[in-house]
Amino acid sequence: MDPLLPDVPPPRDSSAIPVELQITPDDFQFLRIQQVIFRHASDIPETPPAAPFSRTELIDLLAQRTMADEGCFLAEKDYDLAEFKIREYEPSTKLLRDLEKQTIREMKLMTRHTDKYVIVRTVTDAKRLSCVSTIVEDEHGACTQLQVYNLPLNARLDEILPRGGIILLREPLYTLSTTVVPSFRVDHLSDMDLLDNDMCFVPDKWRVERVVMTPAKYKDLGNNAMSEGAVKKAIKLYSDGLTAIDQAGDYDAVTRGHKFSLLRNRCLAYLRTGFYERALEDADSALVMEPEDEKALFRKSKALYELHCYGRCGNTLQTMKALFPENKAAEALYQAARKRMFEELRGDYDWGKMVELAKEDKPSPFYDFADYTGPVEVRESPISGHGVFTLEPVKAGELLCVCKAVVNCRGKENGTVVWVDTEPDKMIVAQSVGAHVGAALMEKMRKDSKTAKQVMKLYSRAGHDPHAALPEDHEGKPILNSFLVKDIIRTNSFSSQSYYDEFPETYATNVADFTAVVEAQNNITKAGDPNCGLWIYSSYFNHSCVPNARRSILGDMMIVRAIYDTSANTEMLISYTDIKLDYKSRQAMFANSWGFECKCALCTFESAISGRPLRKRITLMQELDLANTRIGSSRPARSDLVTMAIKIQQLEDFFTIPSTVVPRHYCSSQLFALSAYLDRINLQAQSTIGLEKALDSLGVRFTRHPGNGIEFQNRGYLDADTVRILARLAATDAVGDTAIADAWTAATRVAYRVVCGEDESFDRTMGAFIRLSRLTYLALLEEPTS
Ligand SMILES: C[S@@+](CC[C@H](N)C(=O)[O-])C[C@H]1O[C@@H](n2cnc3c(N)ncnc32)[C@H](O)[C@@H]1O
Repeated sequence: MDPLLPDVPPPRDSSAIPVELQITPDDFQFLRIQQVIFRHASDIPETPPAAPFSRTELIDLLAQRTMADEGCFLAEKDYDLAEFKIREYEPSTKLLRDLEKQTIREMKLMTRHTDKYVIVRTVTDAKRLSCVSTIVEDEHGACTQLQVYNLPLNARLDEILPRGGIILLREPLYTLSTTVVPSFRVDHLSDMDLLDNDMCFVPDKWRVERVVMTPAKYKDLGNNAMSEGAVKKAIKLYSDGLTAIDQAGDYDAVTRGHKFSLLRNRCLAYLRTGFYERALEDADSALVMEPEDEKALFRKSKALYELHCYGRCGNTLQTMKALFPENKAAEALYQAARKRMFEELRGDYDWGKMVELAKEDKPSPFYDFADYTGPVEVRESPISGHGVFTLEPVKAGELLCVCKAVVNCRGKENGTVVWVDTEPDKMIVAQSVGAHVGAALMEKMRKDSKTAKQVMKLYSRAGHDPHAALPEDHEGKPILNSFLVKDIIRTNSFSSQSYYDEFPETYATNVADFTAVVEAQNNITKAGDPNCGLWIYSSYFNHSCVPNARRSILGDMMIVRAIYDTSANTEMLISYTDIKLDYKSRQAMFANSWGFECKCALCTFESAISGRPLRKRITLMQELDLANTRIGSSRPARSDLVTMAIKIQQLEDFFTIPSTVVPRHYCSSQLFALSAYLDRINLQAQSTIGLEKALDSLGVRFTRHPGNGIEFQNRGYLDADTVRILARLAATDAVGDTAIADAWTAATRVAYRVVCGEDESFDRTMGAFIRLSRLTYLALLEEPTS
């Protein structure tokens, strides 16, 4: 997960990578207990302690427990979640009839009770700390704790674990909690069911008589529940009504009418809870009975829209518009579906709107945009597993894909997590963002089987079979292995900010000294918590430190564009990390977080430099960094600049590969700085040469045609540095030759599009900055030199 301390703003688009923590001696003691619990199971008695906690003690312990007790305060920082690595286990997939009933007294500690089930009743309200805990009893009065992991933050605990609720636990894991209380531990939510208290296998002493009601009564009670916002309860009542009708067999016209209403109303309830596939099924069943019903048609369209089936949604709405031309909601949804189809088919987005939403840091539902896949497809990759390949030649800046996040947790929903891996001889304690992404994703997957299947096809370090069929529970919901889903997230998630201002200097009013402007941007605090999310299509891109594609984030949307003009059948590679990090740091990150060694052209080149040449290279870089610090905002001496130029050239000489193949980012940034210093001492012609050389280091090759613009033989590597260099040339090069200035501006726009994901904002940001810089530059040229 993310390499960020919680109080450090994240670099844009950094993938989620954990950072190891320095823990205090107290923390260490706490973690030793976990080590005993999770790894040295043989040290723990097999049965609960001789004097197990009484019901009152269990209730008191839970009431008093804090987040810190559960490990959420480590290394003097508070976390939203503590995850202790435990031995992974599979979710139960067996039928209940194949399992044997057991009681709490029969439970063995540190044991998964395969082929068994228990039925318990909660005796307290559920409490959420690092996980959700409650105290339960069995029919014989024995008490213990129940801990449920991976419940999403928005879960209604009073509906999932209500006080007095009867719970069935399949193949339960009985273990010690992090606070050393004997507990049932549920990691896979399908291992736990809340039972109706009139079900046949509820213990006699808890079972109540089934109350048989009329379909009309079920419907009325369901409608009441809906109006009180108890949607889950409403779904249950509508479903019971439908079951009662089906069990009664033949029905008359009145009952038929009730069946229709129950289906149509349950469809609405499913829409409200995000079970869109089920909503669609109910709408379709209702429409078989009444093909021209206005509400059923609209609900079907809504379900199709939410399932991103925009074509079918549009068709249903066309039928509806013909039947009910006055229905304004249908017209609005039809127009929205049309827009989504254009986005899906042509990549035709309202980028301005996307930028505005992202700047306002709107939550997920506001990003109502479709996915787009450009001239690329997923194929087997010679690098690793699958990758994304071009189907035809693509141009630099061309859109490869736009993906909406499956989940994208923001702020508190995202949260920081401390990961503790208490292996016997090592203790890894790491922190990152994305505490609740796993739970949010699993909730989405349980509701939407298409998403569940797409996620399970992604790569995991566990090496699961992506083609294996996903098992389903008795309600048809997918059975998810929470450990595997979290592994998939760790390998494929990205962290970002909703909006990240790449070029804050464009808001500067004084653009005379361009190094000062560039430096000013470093002082602008990038506000906002990092987000952490999962995007399906983007997850198929493999990594390179010399990427030919780049991702950007606008709110919930991930945009990937080509960096270079690229031929057909080329694998498009993005960078998983900051490619300006040194070789060793990059490789350590790849090894720890993704489990691979990068063998791209840059890594191959850098891995070959060692010994004296490596030391010389590092010394040169350190000397150049020092020179920059010394010059700062002062007027540099010419001799200093000559020395700088020589050192940059010496660094360039290390490269045996042309910059068109491996861009020289460090050299380019030094040349950019040098050119600014030359500008500062009024050596404008030399400054322009510096900018040209800075471009050359990024692989840009061009020829000027005075009066006719610029011919680019190679557009080079396009990133934020390229944008800045091109923008400076657009403002200062070939004064009076508008064709050349316009060509530089057009090239800046392409690079800006790659970096920001869009260029609709260009004219009012970087474009305006170029125009202002040009005016300032002309004014400076006209000033008599002192
Ligand atoms: C986000 S997935 C990329 C898609 C993946 N190749 C697939 O088959 O779905 C990340 C994983 O791909 C592999 N990978 C990505 N870039 C790689 C590279 N340059 N060299 C080796 N393996 C790489 C690693 O196993 C990494 O954990």
